[in-house]
Amino acid sequence: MPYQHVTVPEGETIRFRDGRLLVPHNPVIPFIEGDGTGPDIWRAAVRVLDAAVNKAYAGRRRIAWMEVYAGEKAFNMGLGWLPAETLQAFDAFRVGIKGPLTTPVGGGIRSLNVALRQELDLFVCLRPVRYFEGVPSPVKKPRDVDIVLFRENTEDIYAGIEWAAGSREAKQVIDFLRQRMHVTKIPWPDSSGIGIKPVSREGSERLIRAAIQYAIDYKRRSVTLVHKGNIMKFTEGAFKQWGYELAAREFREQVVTARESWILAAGDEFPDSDHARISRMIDPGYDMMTAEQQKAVRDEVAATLDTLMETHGRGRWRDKIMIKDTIADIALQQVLTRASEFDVIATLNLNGDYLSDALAAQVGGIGIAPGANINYQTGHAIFEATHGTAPKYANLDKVNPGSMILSGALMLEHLGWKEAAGMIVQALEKTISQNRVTYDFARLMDGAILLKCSEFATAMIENMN
Ligand SMILES: NC(=O)C1=CN([C@@H]2O[C@H](COP(=O)(O)OP(=O)(O)OC[C@H]3O[C@@H](n4cnc5c(N)ncnc54)[C@H](OP(=O)(O)O)[C@@H]3O)[C@@H](O)[C@H]2O)C=CC1
Ligand SMILES: O=C(O)CCC(=O)C(=O)O
Ligand SMILES: [Mg+2]
Repeated sequence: MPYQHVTVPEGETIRFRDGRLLVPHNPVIPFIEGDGTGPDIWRAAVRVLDAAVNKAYAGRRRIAWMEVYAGEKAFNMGLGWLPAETLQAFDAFRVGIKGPLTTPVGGGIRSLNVALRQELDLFVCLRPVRYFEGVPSPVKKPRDVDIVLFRENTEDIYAGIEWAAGSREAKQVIDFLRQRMHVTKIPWPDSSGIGIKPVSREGSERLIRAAIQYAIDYKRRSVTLVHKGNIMKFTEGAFKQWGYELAAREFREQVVTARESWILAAGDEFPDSDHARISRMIDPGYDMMTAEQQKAVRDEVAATLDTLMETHGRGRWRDKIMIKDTIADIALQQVLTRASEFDVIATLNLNGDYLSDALAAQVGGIGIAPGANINYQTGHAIFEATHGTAPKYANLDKVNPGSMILSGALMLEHLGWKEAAGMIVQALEKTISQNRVTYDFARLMDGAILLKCSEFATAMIENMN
């Protein structure tokens, strides 16, 4: 289908074969400028990306940018909020980038950002959070933060299945729950809005599989499943359970779970111990358990020693990727107080949204937090900053373009253009080390040289070598 409002530039299409992207020297890459501060940061970022690609490959590679429309710009052009041809372009050209888009609170349109992820089935929201030298941080050990967040991107409460209090639909669902499902715990049925949280085995598994594969590919130490499974047993609790099962089923050689590691460590240290003794060591409440529960723990110990001693015993479990889990509320504290214990995190949509902004604060804030939405099965990806439109700063040429620029660097990495990506990270660190920063960093630093958004991009380009 030809495009009506999009001009396709001269360039070639990125393709995907046998699980790999085939990237030409002049790929066409669709971009959405974004709302609010989107145009400011996009203008700055695109200069940095072009400069890095040009410099890294001496002009032999070049991105053919193709503007596609969404949000306020599309609406003002009379195209609606998310034109079909925008989705078509991201689908056809496979890899794209976007600025933030506004979502009204409490009514109006649903999130276009979420819609793009769902429509294109970009099931991983990848948000790496690491410290860059010189960045002001509110914590004592920001260097301990090197966490790669895998956030499920297509289900959970973000599926948008909700009805307003007092609506006919909310009433129907509440009546169904009370009359047919015998639910008694809706204290104010007449004034309750209703939201539904779907979490599937398939959706959880593909996210967790991608996180573990990433940990293997990038030689990371652990994958932590963050969930609120103590309260939401059949959604968040199931996510955890499916994660452990998947790890053992598909990655047995490469992983060890936290519990297995305790059993193997005990088995290594006390090879002649009986299973009850090891059970007491790994489960301090063992003596208070029922006979049936005790037997289950002893069986687990026996099975782990039987099946894993050969491959994972005698300390070999230490070289495996540790699969562990943490409940979401304490995870939010521990990423602050014990950041070095977290490496790759896999979590559901809402937890991941909260965690990514909280983590960003430790390494300088949301102005420098990149992200990507990826379908690893098809190679489709849209890169975007973690932050939103920051509308109060729109058109002031003020905000930090760092998140957008680093999202672009992530995109270059995804394309395999690692030299250009590396050049961007190095230029960012050099610029910050010269105390040349935008307002968000300047207000936390002594002796900062305050730069506008566009000036920060120019400084980065000067610092590229
Ligand atoms: N993926 C997306 O497109 C996203 C879109 N949104 C949407 O954005 C809109 C605004 O959301 P809001 O909750 O205000 O969150 P924002 O992330 O837009 O802004 C919150 C605050 O974060 C700081 N900030 C944001 N971007 C930057 C930057 N580039 N440089 C420096 N500081 C920055 C500013 O802090 P300070 O005031 O301290 O200077 C700003 O006031 C909403 O409609 C929301 O739905 C939100 C998140 C993601
Ligand atoms: O879509 C939105 O408006 C907000 C999304 C968001 O906060 C996020 O993806 O981090
Ligand atoms: Mg968010």
